[in-house]
Amino acid sequence: MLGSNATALSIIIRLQLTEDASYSDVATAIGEADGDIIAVDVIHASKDNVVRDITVNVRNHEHQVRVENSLRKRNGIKVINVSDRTFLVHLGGKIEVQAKTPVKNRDDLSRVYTPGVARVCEAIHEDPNKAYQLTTKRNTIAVVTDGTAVLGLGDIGPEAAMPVMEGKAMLFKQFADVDAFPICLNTTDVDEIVRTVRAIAPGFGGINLEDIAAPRCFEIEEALRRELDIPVFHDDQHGTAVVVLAGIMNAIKIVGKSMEDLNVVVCGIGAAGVACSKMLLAAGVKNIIGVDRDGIIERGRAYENPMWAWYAENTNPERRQGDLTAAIRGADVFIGVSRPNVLTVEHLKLMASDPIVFAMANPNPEIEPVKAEPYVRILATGRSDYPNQINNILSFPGIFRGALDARASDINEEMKLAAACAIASCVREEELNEQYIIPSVFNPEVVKRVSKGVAEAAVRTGVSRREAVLFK
Ligand SMILES: NC(=O)c1ccc[n+]([C@@H]2O[C@H](COP(=O)([O-])OP(=O)(O)OC[C@H]3O[C@@H](n4cnc5c(N)ncnc54)[C@H](O)[C@@H]3O)[C@@H](O)[C@H]2O)c1
Ligand SMILES: O=C(O)C[C@H](O)C(=O)O
Ligand SMILES: [Mg+2]
Repeated sequence: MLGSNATALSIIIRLQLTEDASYSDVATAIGEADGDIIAVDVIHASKDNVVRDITVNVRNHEHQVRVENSLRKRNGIKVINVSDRTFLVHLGGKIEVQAKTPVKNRDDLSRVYTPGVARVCEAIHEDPNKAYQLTTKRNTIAVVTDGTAVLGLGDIGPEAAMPVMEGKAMLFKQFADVDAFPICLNTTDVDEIVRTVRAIAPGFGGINLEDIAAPRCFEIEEALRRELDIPVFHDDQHGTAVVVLAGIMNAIKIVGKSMEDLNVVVCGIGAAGVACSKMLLAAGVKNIIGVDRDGIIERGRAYENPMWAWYAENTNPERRQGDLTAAIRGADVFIGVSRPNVLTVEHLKLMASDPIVFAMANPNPEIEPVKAEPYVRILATGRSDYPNQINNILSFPGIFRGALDARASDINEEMKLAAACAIASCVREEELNEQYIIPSVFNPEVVKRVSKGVAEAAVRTGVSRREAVLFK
């Protein structure tokens, strides 16, 4: 099994050396800690102090700390900063805006800008639909967050959410050629978020809501879907649910079970948990038990959270009560969209034969894969360093590609179902096995099939405003 600890890290250590220390002290300190120096740069030099960047290969984070400590112990050496390659790729952010045509002279200038641009503005003023032909609207979406449920890190605020939103924008571009802008809002007020997104909507062909905590995410999405004529899609709900359904479709082929007979436990009844449950119910699953931090969502109990009230009426037909242990007894499938380390080996031992476990909390799953593996038939996580990556990255690029191609006004249930079937179909029957239930995110068929399925479903269900898409 792969593990991130096995990966060598290349770190850059910025040091300040006073006259008490020389480069050879640095080399010795790093050598004593078994670090491997790859490159040395001088950043600043004066008579009594030199600043150098030393690039060092280390085995893992613990080894990195050992190298740092060895340097810190030496007289005359001050460690100013340590960056690893992950931090380095984030320097200055991960995306930029590029012009499609150069502006080389006054003639160019008068076309792309004033006075030429004015005629284009007037044309759009006369017919606002022309924004789709004459601006970036047709290929551009906003990735909007309030930073309240960033990965499994929780409410870390809008600035800290930026790296994830930039990452989503990168993936939209690379995988589906969709231009996406990260928009991180400094408010968690439902009405203010709705007002703000409504106000910026004219420039966008779609809105991808991201990492907004439940239950506010449900209200925000519902209001925006009602009010806007462009698709609004909460990725953590539907992007995840689509990939989970695709994974379950393929997993049950391996274990020979049917949707109707599955006993499913969903852990974490937030954005992702509710959407996964709804999609599985729509696909024919009858017995789902939801568990959140206070235990099972009980049928018939009154909940203040309107989504939990809905959940209590539509799941848990056996009326189970108690904690995860009570829920998981006899379960065929565990779907984790909660927090790290909530699932134990003892829980796994209570499951039915051939357990299917999707432990999808990011960045650390509900159970460490190496612990779970001996006790499950099929294991999937949200991470890219293990087999079976169940991550919404498999769905959101293709879903928006298809929706934009169809100039859809919405992303509806049929479009999501088409996306799930398209993802599942990328693994051929003869390829299917326990370690391969879901295609790689790098499989080019995924976006192709998902976008086609989604665009066709948009036309079929009457939400497309561009039927020619079918003849592409
Ligand atoms: N792999 C993927 O594609 C993917 C997609 C979406 C979300 N996720 C992960 O799923 C998790 C939840 O995301 P979300 O957007 O639904 O967040 P959310 O904040 O809307 O929901 C999280 C839910 O988990 C519950 N929870 C917390 N601790 C728990 C515990 N010990 N036991 C049971 N429930 C507990 C919370 O009360 C909340 O209801 C995060 O870790 C996120 O990274 C993964
Ligand atoms: O960002 C991811 O990797 C998946 C998902 O959107 C999450 O919030 O965890
Ligand atoms: Mg997310």
